[in-house]
Amino acid sequence: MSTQPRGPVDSSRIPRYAGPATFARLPRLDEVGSADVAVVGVPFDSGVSYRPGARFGGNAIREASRLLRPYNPAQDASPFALAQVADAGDIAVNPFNINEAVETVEAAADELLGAGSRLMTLGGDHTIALPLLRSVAKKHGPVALLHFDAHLDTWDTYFGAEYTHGTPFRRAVEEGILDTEALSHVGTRGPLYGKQDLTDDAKMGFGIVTSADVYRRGADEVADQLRQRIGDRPLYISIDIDVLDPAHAPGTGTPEAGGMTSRELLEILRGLSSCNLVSADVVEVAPAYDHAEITSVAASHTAYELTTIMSRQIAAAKTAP
Ligand SMILES: N=C(N)NCCCC(=O)O
Ligand SMILES: [Zn+2]
Ligand SMILES: [Zn+2]
Repeated sequence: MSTQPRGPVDSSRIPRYAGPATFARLPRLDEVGSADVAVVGVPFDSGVSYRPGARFGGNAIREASRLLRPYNPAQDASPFALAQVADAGDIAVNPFNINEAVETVEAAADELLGAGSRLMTLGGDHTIALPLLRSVAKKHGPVALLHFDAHLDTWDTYFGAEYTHGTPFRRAVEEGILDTEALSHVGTRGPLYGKQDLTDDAKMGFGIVTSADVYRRGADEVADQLRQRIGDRPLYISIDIDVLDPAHAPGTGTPEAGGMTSRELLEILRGLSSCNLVSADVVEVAPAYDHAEITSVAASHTAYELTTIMSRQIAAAKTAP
């Protein structure tokens, strides 16, 4: 893009609580025409196994993101000046037909990626990671996956259903859209259905950094290890906000005690700033269970770090010889 990116509304001139919410007070996609990073909401939670409500997650994150500021000191970057980041609104998905919803998300992602954007998706439940990965793999081939979650989400089916929030990554492995040399779960914890869950997961190629590992080894060491595993592969990061402890993210559908702090999550992401992040999602924010926007603030900062990584990559690619 030859012109300067259009950035967020200036919160020192127009109060940050005024006007309709877009992510980080950025322009809408239709206001700028095209975007290097498209922030898109997926109001869908028909794939959940416990508490519903993540369909409201995207808009709660947008509301909480009013407080973000344009310079990110942790990555020494102004993400919205380095690249055009815009809010593409919501994908209108069928709440009564999961298969159709999955197809709709894939088609919408195809359109945005086809127009040259990287995606920063605000969920929605974790079901939506599958169609997003399908779309990303069409563009980049099988991608490395970094999956932050309390849960494995590699279970086979629930009630006979293939597309649920507990099964997207098994489907993705079956479909060959992931680079099985570089698959990691981070932050897992809590009871499973059986030990076989772990055996199956390892067979699919996943490495695991548990929540307790993060606590014991620290964010820097974990980020170093992940970076080495990922190398320069195209990377997709999927963040289920329940990776955070319920103290840091009470507003989610399947909370598990003993989770990471938001500081640990943000620090690990900052440690991945040199990775070729092609798209990302933040899912499972269920505002009805939230208090004082604790969860949606954490999610908005998480999406901000992810957006910063993408913007830095885009700017670096533009200036490369
Ligand atoms: N993806 C999320 N958040 N949860 C999966 C939970 C699967 C279960 O109910 O056993
Ligand atoms: Zn989860
Ligand atoms: Zn999940």
